[in-house]
Amino acid sequence: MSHSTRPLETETAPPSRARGLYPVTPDLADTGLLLAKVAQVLPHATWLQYRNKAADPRLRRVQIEALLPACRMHGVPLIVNDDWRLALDCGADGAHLGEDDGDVREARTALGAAAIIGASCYDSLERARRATAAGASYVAFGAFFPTTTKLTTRRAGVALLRDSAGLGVPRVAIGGITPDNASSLVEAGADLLAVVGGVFDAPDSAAAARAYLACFPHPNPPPQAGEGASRFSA
Ligand SMILES: Cc1ncc(COP(=O)(O)OP(=O)(O)O)c(N)n1
Ligand SMILES: Cc1nc(C(=O)O)sc1CCOP(=O)(O)O
Ligand SMILES: [Mg+2]
Repeated sequence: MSHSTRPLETETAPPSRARGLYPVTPDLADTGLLLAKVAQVLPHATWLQYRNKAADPRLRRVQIEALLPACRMHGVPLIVNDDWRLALDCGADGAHLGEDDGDVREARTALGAAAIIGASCYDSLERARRATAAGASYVAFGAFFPTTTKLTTRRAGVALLRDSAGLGVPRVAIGGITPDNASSLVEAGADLLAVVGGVFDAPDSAAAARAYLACFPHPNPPPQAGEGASRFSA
């Protein structure tokens, strides 16, 4: 049986205090394979984003409905990329919106106060301020490093993470993040690391997920009396 290695405070914490690993799914047509890969990382994930840029609307719905029970079992919120209406229809926990994906305020009104709504802010602190004011639960900056997962045109730097400390919502870093370069982002203030390839292309996705979590200082408190040490070990 696998044990959660998530930073403990995220297991019950509201989105405003979330931190840890935020895996983002790869473009897989095979729903069984997607589920098998996701199952490896859920014990280590704070949130999961369903992102499949190659799927049609029908397959997206099928895949979200397949992922939801697994996410529920692990207590991991499922956030749908691009489409807050699909998230609402499927009963997912939130939506991630980029610059072409609609209005954060409208999504908040439709999904309600408890939904996790993320906004892509690329390299822009001003965009992050506007998204937060419109009701975003978190903001995402990127791409921090070169990536082959997506054609990116903007590059974020660690100064943006430092400068955005006062926003009052978690800051997600994305783009080419590996266990080797992640520490610099966490040290600069990234609360969550959003990762596609570094997790899902790894030969052992669970081990890769643990390697990301090791970049967070004090990821878990020491074991309490009567609790197995393995629950807390990365
Ligand atoms: C956590 C997170 N950050 C950024 C993105 C990118 O969103 P967007 O710019 O809309 O690009 P696509 O992912 O839709 O290609 C994201 N999905 N998740
Ligand atoms: C989906 C996405 N958005 C980005 C942004 O900069 O907004 S970079 C990116 C791809 C992230 O994949 P990987 O972890 O494999 O680099
Ligand atoms: Mg998008």
